[in-house]
Amino acid sequence: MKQYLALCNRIIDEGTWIENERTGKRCLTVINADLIYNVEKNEFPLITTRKSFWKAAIAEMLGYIRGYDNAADFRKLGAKTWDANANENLAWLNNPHRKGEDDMGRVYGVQGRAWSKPDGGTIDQLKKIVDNLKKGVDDRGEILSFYNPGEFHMGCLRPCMHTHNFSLLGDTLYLNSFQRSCDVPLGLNFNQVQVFTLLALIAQITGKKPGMAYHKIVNAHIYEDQLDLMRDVQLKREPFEPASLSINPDIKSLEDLETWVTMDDFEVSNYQHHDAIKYPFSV
Ligand SMILES: Nc1nc(=O)c2c([nH]1)NC[C@@H]1CN(c3ccc(C(=O)N[C@@H](CCC(=O)O)C(=O)O)cc3)CN21
Ligand SMILES: O=c1ccn([C@H]2C[C@H](O)[C@@H](COP(=O)(O)O)O2)c(=O)[nH]1
Repeated sequence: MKQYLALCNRIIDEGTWIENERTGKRCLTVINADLIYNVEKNEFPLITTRKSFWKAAIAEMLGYIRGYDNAADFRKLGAKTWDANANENLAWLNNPHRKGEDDMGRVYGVQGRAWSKPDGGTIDQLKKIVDNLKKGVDDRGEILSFYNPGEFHMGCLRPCMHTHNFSLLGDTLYLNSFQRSCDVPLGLNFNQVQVFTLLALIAQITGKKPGMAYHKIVNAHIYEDQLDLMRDVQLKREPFEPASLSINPDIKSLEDLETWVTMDDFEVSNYQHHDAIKYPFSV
C-alpha cells in the first residue's frame, strides 16, 4: 500500500501534463515505477484507501489465462472491465476485424495462448512455461508476451501489462511483469492484484514456492478528471493493514484453471477498507 501511495504522491508532486490523443484527455504523468510484492509472505497488495473489487481483477487475469477474446466471457467470470473497450470505442466499432458485439479481437490472452505463426498454426506460450516449470526447467526465456505489433490492428486495445517473465531459483518461482501504460487510480488497483495472483497461481500449479513479484511500469498517469478525487479524497485517507489471499488448494493444473475454476475459489481475509470511490473511466 505504501508503494501505491508513494507513486500517487509522486505523480501529483512531480508529474507532467501530457495530452493523450486516443482518449482526448490530459494525463498527469511520470515515467518509471517499480513495485515489489512479497508473494511468499502473502502480502496481498490490495488497496485499502478505497474499496477494491478484487474479484473482478482476478477474473480478468483468469480470462487472460484462458485466452478469452470476448467481453461476454469476462462478464461471466465476474469482470465487466472489457465492456467499454469492446463496445464503445469508435475506432474499434468501425474496424473491419471486429466480429460483432463484445468482440475484443486478438488481444492479451489470445496472444498468450494462440500466437499466430507466419508458417501456419499457433504457439501456446503459457502451456510451454507451465510444462517447463513443472519439470524444474527455466530456460531463461519463460516469457508470456501479449505484445504483438503485427496484430495491433486486429484488437480493441494494445495490451498494457504486456509481458510476464517467470524465473526459477531452486524451487522458488519469481515473476517480472512489465506494463507500458498505467491508469493509476483505476487500472493499477487491478494490476497489482493480477501480478501477485499470477505468480501465486502459476507457482501452485507447477508445484513451486512463490517468491517475489516485480512489477515495472513505464508510463504511470492520472487522467485529468480523476485528479481531484485522488488528491482530495483517496490520498487524505489512512491505509489499513494489508489483507491476505487464499486460493483453493484443489487447483493443481493449467487445465483446472481453464475448466472449473471460478471466483469462489479465491478468498480474501482481513480486508479492511475505506468507502468505494467511483473514478471516471476513459475509453
Ligand atoms: N482508461 C482505462 N483504464 C484502465 O485501467 C483500463 C482500460 N482503460 N482499458 C482496459 C482495461 C479495463 N480495466 C478496467 C476497467 C474498468 C475498471 C473499473 O471500472 N473499476 C471500478 C469498478 C469495478 C467493478 O465494479 O467491478 C473500480 O472502482 O475499480 C477497472 C479496470 C483496466 N483497463
Ligand atoms: O491492465 C490495464 C489495462 C489498461 N490500463 C490503462 C492504461 C491507459 O490509461 C489505458 C490504455 O490506453 P493506451 O492509450 O493504450 O495506453 O488503459 C491499465 O492501467 N491497466
